[in-house]
Amino acid sequence: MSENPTPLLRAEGLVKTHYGEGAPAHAVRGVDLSVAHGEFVAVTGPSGAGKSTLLHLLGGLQRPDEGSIRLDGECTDSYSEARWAIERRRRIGIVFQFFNLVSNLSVADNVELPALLAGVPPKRARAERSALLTELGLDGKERSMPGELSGGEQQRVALARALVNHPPLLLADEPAGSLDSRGTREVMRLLSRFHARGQTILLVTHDARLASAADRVISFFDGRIADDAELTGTPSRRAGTSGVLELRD
Ligand SMILES: Nc1ncnc2c1ncn2[C@@H]1O[C@H](COP(=O)(O)OP(=O)(O)OP(=O)(O)O)[C@@H](O)[C@H]1O
Repeated sequence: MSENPTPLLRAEGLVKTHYGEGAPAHAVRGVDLSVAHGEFVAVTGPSGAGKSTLLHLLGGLQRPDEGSIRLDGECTDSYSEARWAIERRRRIGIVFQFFNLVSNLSVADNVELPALLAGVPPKRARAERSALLTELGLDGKERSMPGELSGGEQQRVALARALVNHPPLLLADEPAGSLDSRGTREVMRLLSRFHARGQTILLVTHDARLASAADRVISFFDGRIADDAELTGTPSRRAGTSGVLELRD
């Protein structure tokens, strides 16, 4: 873990209620949370607990009704939508359960897009894309369209896209939620590998076995943090001898 004493992410008093057709859903009911540079934090809990809403708040995809969020010490309360979009390009990579790739862009273009939007010169964007796709085992897929890839491959493209600008923070919302066990193992192994190199990760998952890849697990229940525990031992030991095994390389 980094020695930088300022948390990379600090949320205080977050509250979010969704107003839909039926009764209001009190998704996040008062959350205080700090994530240090270099931490791998899993937020786990049952369906409907409010995990995705929390992740959306932390990434500026939704606005809290109450509370505030600091990114590396900087208060985001007055950020406009446009400013959040810029910050997400530079400082927060996000991967989702259903990849959210641009279906009519090639793999290469999907990965380069956030770099180009962030003003990275095309030559450097190409080099970053190429290095990441190699790292993620996707050499030879540059010209493929997302629909031509397996779910696991699409999620690796989404991971490359999320990391192309070297954001300090990676948010992952059920990144293995639509993958088979092989794809799940791949994605979790990659998250662990990037974390080992210093990537700060906040992973939302309902799967306690996947959460065991993290070094800290927050149990979320009914919009609140019910437990917040540092894990000890190696992730593969914690995962036991069945299920998602040997998450680390
Ligand atoms: N856009 C929305 N409009 C209305 N209600 C919503 C909206 N998004 C979430 N909710 C409700 O807020 C609550 C928390 O949902 P959320 O998706 O954050 O939980 P979750 O823990 O991520 O669940 P899951 O594991 O099933 O994805 C649920 O009751 C959900 O139905």
